[in-house]
Amino acid sequence: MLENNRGKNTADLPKLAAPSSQGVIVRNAIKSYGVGSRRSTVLDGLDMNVKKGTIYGLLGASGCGKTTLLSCIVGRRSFDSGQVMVLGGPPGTPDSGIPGPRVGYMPQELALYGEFTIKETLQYFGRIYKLEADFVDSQLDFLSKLLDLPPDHRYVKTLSGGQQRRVSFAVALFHEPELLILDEPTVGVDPLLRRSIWDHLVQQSVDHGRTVIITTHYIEEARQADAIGMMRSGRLLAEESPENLLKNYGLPTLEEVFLKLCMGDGSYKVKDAVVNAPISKEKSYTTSQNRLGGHENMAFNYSISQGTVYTINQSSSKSSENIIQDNEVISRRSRTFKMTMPSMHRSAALIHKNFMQTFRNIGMFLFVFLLPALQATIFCLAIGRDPTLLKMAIVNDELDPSEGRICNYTTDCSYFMFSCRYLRFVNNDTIIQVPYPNLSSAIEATRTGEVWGVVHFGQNFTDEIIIRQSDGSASSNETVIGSRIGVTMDFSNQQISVVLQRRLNEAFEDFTNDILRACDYEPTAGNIPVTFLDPVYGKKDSTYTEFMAPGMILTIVYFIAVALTAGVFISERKEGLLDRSLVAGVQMTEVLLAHLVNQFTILLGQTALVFLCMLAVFNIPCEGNLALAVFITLLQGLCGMSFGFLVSSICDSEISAIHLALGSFYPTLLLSGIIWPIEGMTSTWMRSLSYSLPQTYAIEALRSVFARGWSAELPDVYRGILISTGWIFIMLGLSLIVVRVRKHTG
Ligand SMILES: Nc1ncnc2c1ncn2[C@@H]1O[C@H](COP(=O)(O)OP(=O)(O)OP(=O)(O)O)[C@@H](O)[C@H]1O
Repeated sequence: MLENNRGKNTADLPKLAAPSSQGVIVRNAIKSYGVGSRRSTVLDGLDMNVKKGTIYGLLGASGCGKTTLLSCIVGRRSFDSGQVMVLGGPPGTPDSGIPGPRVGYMPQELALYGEFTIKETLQYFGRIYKLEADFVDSQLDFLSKLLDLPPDHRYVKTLSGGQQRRVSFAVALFHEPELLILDEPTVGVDPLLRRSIWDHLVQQSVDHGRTVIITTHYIEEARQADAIGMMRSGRLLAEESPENLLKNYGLPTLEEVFLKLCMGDGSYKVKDAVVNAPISKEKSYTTSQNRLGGHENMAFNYSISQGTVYTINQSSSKSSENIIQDNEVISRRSRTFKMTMPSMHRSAALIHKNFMQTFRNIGMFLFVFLLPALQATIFCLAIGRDPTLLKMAIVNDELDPSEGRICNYTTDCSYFMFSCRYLRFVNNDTIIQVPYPNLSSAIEATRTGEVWGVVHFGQNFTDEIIIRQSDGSASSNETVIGSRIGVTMDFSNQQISVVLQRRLNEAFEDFTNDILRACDYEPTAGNIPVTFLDPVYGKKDSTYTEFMAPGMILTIVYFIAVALTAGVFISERKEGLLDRSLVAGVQMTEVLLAHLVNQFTILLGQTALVFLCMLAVFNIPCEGNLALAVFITLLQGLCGMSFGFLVSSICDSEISAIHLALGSFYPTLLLSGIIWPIEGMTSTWMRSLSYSLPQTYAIEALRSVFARGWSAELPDVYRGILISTGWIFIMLGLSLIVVRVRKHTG
């Protein structure tokens, strides 16, 4: 019976087994995967007893839930309900020391980093466990011989499947843990080696009192185990020593015993099968406690940090045994949510590993490192410059066809061939003038895309301009039409037409200034009265490149950071390295911290190159404090990293991470005011949406530093800094929550 003796003194309770003498005990474990109609129960009220210092063989058909059970024992997953005690405490509590160095875990998947050598792999885990380098080296020598490992300079990715599994096995063994949890360690291993592995395990349990839980498909090799749990459909059909199993069933092999148990499951009750009489399904297995030196009515009690004390009495019925109150299950779960301070040595080990990973593939590293500067260069070269060499048809009816349409003009104060004098000021870099004999052929050329438009002068253009000037507001419509420079354009390309309009207007202003100056008038007297004086901030002729530059810098840095981090958890999870590291005692906060340090170091270099490129090479002006601009950019880089972490914690595959990261790219680009001012968004909700994005305020802040030279005391700037910082914490926090929730939902 399990009693909740919360608040009682443990000394008052009978102690039949001290917590430290316990190996692993599982009670009424229930675990399901999926939701709704897809929900399937994998562990169905499973009980398990593993005595300390013994080998426990967990046998069962593929898919019966062995791996699930082991992952709950090592604390990587949680049962939906039920209890587990490992080395005297529930996993995840200081009592059990699990996850941590007390356990050696060999998962079914490789769970090693392919780019590491065998030696580097062991050294990595050595650093995690804070082991002396000499000890790691001596263990490597010993295990290399025991497991017949290839030379330790070989990369894991170049090893055969069997060799990789042996390295994985060595990683589980080398720090000499109290509890070894081995998920099919002998797969792909030849019989001789399999035998020496088993001999080693027996020696570990007999000589050193180590506890081993091992799953295997080679049922007969489990004969060397002290106890065997035969598992089917999420329950143990039998839990007994191999000798007793063979004796009780009167069969020569464990395989046959297992077959018989399976065939009898549901129709025969296992215990009855043993004693040849039917019993109830709930108690359809025998326990091995007697053989393992335990007590038939074994009870164990343990205290948890909050002072709750339980007593479990195994002789009681399962239903009473599992009266562990929901609130206790919840309290245990909440304990695993507890944040602890990152450890220095584990963080250092992870940072070391990340840097090794980063620099191992130097070609790829250089590409990623230089990519932001490359993008910045492409941006500066491709965006924001005025289009050049645009063809415009010129139809000048002022020219005399009989004189070969030669365009002569004067530069003095003479009223002669104004059309030609005007065309002199049309910028040749922007506009290529293509003479056409008449308006209709020029318009046809515009229609067919040969030219962007037509500039037309009437036959009496100069005369009509003079009349218009002298008549002023009394000018006739005929004079107005005759004195105009008629421009018929292809307006289909907004940017090109804006440039053409601007250039043609500027040319007219230059033309009038020129004549007025030649005639000793005030040159600007002919300009329109609206006059733009010296700007408070910025330049009158600032380019679109300069407008976009702050947004581009932040976008480049933000998204390169997203790209760098969006896959980190996924690849670590895929390789299984993350799981293995977590079982070794690494915490998610440490994993996150190590990646942050790693990526942030790279980000520092990338940001420096982007600024160098934009400011020094392409002369984008930065009026404000450069350090402040760099600081805002780095914050956005961190923001991108945090978003990347969130993506990689949410997604299961690289493909879905890419979809999510790419999916966020355009909305961010379009809504954050990078390409177009937010003031151009007419709807209020659109603006609110824009300001709710992580980049919008930061871009405004950087633009203010760049163009206005503002400092961090001004709201536009400090708002950007504060909001970026807030986003970093929100996204990092969410990543940790998602990782932990995923762990609990399996
Ligand atoms: N994350 C998951 N989500 C949904 N179903 C899962 C998940 N992990 C395992 N399962 C399912 O749970 C069942 C038990 O899986 P588990 O890996 O525990 O079996 P196993 O006994 O270790 O099998 P094997 O011997 O083949 O490794 C299987 O049907 C499996 O498909």
